[in-house]
Amino acid sequence: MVAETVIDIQQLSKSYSGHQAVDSLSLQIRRGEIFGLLGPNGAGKSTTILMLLGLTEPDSGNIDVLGMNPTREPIKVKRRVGYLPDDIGFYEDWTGLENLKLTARLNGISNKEAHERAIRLLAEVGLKDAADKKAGAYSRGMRQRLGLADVLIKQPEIIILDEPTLGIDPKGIDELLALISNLSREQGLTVLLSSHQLHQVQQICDRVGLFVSGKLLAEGNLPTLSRLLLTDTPIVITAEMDHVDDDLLNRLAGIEHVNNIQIVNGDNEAFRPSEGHILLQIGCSEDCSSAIAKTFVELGASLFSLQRKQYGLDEIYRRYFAGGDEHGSKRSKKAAK
Ligand SMILES: Nc1ncnc2c1ncn2[C@@H]1O[C@H](COP(=O)(O)OP(=O)(O)OP(=O)(O)O)[C@@H](O)[C@H]1O
Repeated sequence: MVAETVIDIQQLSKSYSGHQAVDSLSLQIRRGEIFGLLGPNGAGKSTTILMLLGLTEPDSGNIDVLGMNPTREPIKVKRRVGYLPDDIGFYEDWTGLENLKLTARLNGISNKEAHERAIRLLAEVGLKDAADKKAGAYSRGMRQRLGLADVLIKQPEIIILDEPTLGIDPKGIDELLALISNLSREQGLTVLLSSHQLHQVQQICDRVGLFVSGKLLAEGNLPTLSRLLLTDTPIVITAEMDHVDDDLLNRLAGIEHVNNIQIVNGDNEAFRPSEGHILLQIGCSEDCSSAIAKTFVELGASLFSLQRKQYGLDEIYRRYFAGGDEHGSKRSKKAAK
């Protein structure tokens, strides 16, 4: 069963002094999803978030958040949607527990309930032992955990996190991402995570939207993005051998779905072959590794390894935005034929 749509954005646009910050954005997000808003600085992610929360008004288009219009009903939206900005403010002289209880009370939660929820959440985000420590003495990672607890205390259905891992060390990042992922899985929470950290988004998001210059370039899960953005070669098969000849290259190039073949030089860090070996990088539109393996066997090629590689999000992003990752000599299918 397909989960209900909790955020529905249609043809949303917003400009600042003639500069188009968000341009005809359409996007649907389903309940329980972890959706990544990914894009470089200035791509329009924060502006989109602000419009979702009713904190800034769109020039045109429609937004529906849990059946509400954020521009007309910002308070109602705020009640059911939690927002963690990239640097949340706390009362620095107050303890983590006191800060959480204050947020709870501001959200109309009784004292008793506020205390119980705060204690439970502090434990959930791994701050049980720091509950009575002043927020001003928390590390950046601890502040973000406290921020997460602060967002969750009103029991929202959707949480929006703007660059939640900024300034946290790698271990802290992994822990925070795991926490967000568990919360979503266990409580069916919908999570919108804005980031320009590709591998982080890749680590926990079910789907990703790639933003650039206010436009949503593509959205989907990793295989979908691979198909959309790397239409010619979303799959790369690497073969390590001690020599290649034209006969082999021609036969490989003739296989259906093989779109290009590169003989990789030793200076390619990512695919460096062993000393004395040659690496072939075979770009395919669909997985045709069995036909490739069969060709090697038929020609009696001395093969040391054969690996299938699906592009990761960072490679998709790099290849797409940087305009290619060509290394070594490239042999197009046409040329090889
Ligand atoms: N209040 C504002 N006034 C004028 N221009 C703005 C304002 N807010 C954003 N912009 C511009 O709109 C564009 C989109 O900015 P936005 O902050 O939404 O991007 P972003 O993807 O969130 O980037 P970042 O990760 O750096 O926050 C940028 O060119 C930015 O300079």
